[in-house]
Amino acid sequence: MTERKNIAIMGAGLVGSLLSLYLAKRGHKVDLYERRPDLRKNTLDGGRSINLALSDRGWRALRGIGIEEDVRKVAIPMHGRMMHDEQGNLTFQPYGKEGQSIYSVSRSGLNAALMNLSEPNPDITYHFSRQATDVNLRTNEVQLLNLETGNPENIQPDLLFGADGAFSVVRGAMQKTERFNYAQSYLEYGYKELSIPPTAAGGWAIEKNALHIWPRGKYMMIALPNIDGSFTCTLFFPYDGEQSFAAIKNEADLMAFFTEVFPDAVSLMPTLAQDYFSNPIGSLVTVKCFPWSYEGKSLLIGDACHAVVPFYGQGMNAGFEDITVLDQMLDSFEGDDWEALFEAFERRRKPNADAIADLAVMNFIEMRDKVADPRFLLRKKIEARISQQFPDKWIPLYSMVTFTDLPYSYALETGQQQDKIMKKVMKHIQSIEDYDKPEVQRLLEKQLVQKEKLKKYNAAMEV
Ligand SMILES: Cc1cc2nc3c(=O)[nH]c(=O)nc-3n(C[C@H](O)[C@H](O)[C@H](O)COP(=O)(O)OP(=O)(O)OC[C@H]3O[C@@H](n4cnc5c(N)ncnc54)[C@H](O)[C@@H]3O)c2cc1C
Ligand SMILES: NC(=O)C1=CN([C@@H]2O[C@H](COP(=O)(O)OP(=O)(O)OC[C@H]3O[C@@H](n4cnc5c(N)ncnc54)[C@H](OP(=O)(O)O)[C@@H]3O)[C@@H](O)[C@H]2O)C=CC1
Ligand SMILES: Nc1ccccc1C(=O)C[C@H](N)C(=O)O
Repeated sequence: MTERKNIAIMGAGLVGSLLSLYLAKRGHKVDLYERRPDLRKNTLDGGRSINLALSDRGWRALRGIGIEEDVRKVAIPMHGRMMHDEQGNLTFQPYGKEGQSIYSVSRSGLNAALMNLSEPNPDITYHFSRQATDVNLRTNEVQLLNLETGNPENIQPDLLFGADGAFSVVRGAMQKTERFNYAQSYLEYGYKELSIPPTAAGGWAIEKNALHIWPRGKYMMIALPNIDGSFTCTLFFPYDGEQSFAAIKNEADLMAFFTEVFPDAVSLMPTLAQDYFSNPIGSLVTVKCFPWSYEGKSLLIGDACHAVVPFYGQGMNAGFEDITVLDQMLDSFEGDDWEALFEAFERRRKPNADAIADLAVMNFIEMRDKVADPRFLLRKKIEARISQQFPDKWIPLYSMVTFTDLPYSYALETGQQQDKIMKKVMKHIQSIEDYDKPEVQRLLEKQLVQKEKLKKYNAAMEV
């Protein structure tokens, strides 16, 4: 057991709130400082990012503090993608094998559940309406603004965790230190949240157990189900251009556009104009930085050190996995060398954070464009057959990311090798039946042997 520390976490979002439970479990005293008021007392969601897709990495972290079962009760399984074309025709693509799903959960519901878990714990204290405004990394002093009184406050914890999201103030302080690498990159797209209400009977107006996609090449809309029967839709759309946020100036423009490109959705969206003109446009940014810690006194975690665009549905899952990994490292941590611990943590996580950032950008093109292509869907079916036939040699990229805890960097690299094989295989495929052709089987066996050899070679080089 290491010495009990006074720990401050900036940001009581999903990652900060979960982290507090893990740290308190190890006997530390934890104070969380959150810019927003207590969301449990506020029924408004702020109109942004209302639900999230939770998958295996996230579930694992929730299991670690015993909240998995409670969350499952309010999580809606989405077994696959449901594509809507411009005529309203539907195509379904499963995410994985039978029984593998991603889960739609309410962001505020999950955040509140994590907060409630700490209620009986005397070692965890939430301080709401406290905005971190500046951090002195050398002394670990944090300046806060009490947004209720308008007064400044000061704290000086033993350890400081920056879980303050994509626009982190703690990271901002690190950016001013020497040799700190930082890169941010915005997409030319923004997002706007819209909604499909429950039916009059209180049910779901479209298939409940799917993630709906209206792929339109350069842009798309998606919808995730909520437990009250509604769907939260998100339009991912260019800021500028012929079809863009800038081009939709009034209700007539909006209705004409939606009726033309999302005809089956528009009839289910009675509050479309109101939602569209009152909800903000969110920006989409990737943040990469290094290091994530400063002199063993402060550490960034979650979006604060690796904000990714949302297209893989992995941002929160990756942040939760940070906690699982840190907790594993704390298992064998003795003494007081937090600097060594933080450095080992950031070295281990950084390649994986970079990989999921890149995978997320790639998945945008898949979702908005490729899923509308019958050949792409055929390729997915063929890949599922390969994985079925060679389960120990082939896990599809999407499954590695979503349904395993294999490192994201391994998934990305293996996915690239598999992509090359698939391109060769698909030259012989016109229909799913072609999978059994002898030349396809021969090609696959040859390619899989080569892939195994490459894997062994790479493993040997790493030793
Ligand atoms: C549209 C959209 C859809 C998404 N969908 C998914 C999904 O399906 N699955 C998934 O896994 N991920 C998804 N994500 C990503 C996910 O939202 C983030 O990865 C996740 O919220 C990160 O958690 P966090 O706790 O690190 O940061 P946040 O959730 O941003 O929490 C940071 C907290 O810090 C507080 N804060 C900020 N600045 C300060 C300050 N100066 N002082 C004090 N407090 C501060 C904020 O108020 C906030 O409560 C999505 C993101 C977006 C934008
Ligand atoms: N990777 C990505 O593309 C994105 C990731 N996210 C993640 O999801 C979390 C929750 O989302 P949400 O509830 O919508 O968070 P918010 O939109 O409320 O953003 C949280 C904070 O970030 C500030 N902010 C928002 N956009 C920008 C910007 N473009 N440049 C600088 N500061 C900005 C907001 O400032 P103000 O109060 O002035 O608006 C606010 O202080 C975010 O905190 C973030 O971690 C969110 C959006 C995009
Ligand atoms: N939650 C999201 C939010 C925004 C955009 C995509 C998602 C997804 O989850 C996509 C899903 N993983 C998919 O590949 O179909």
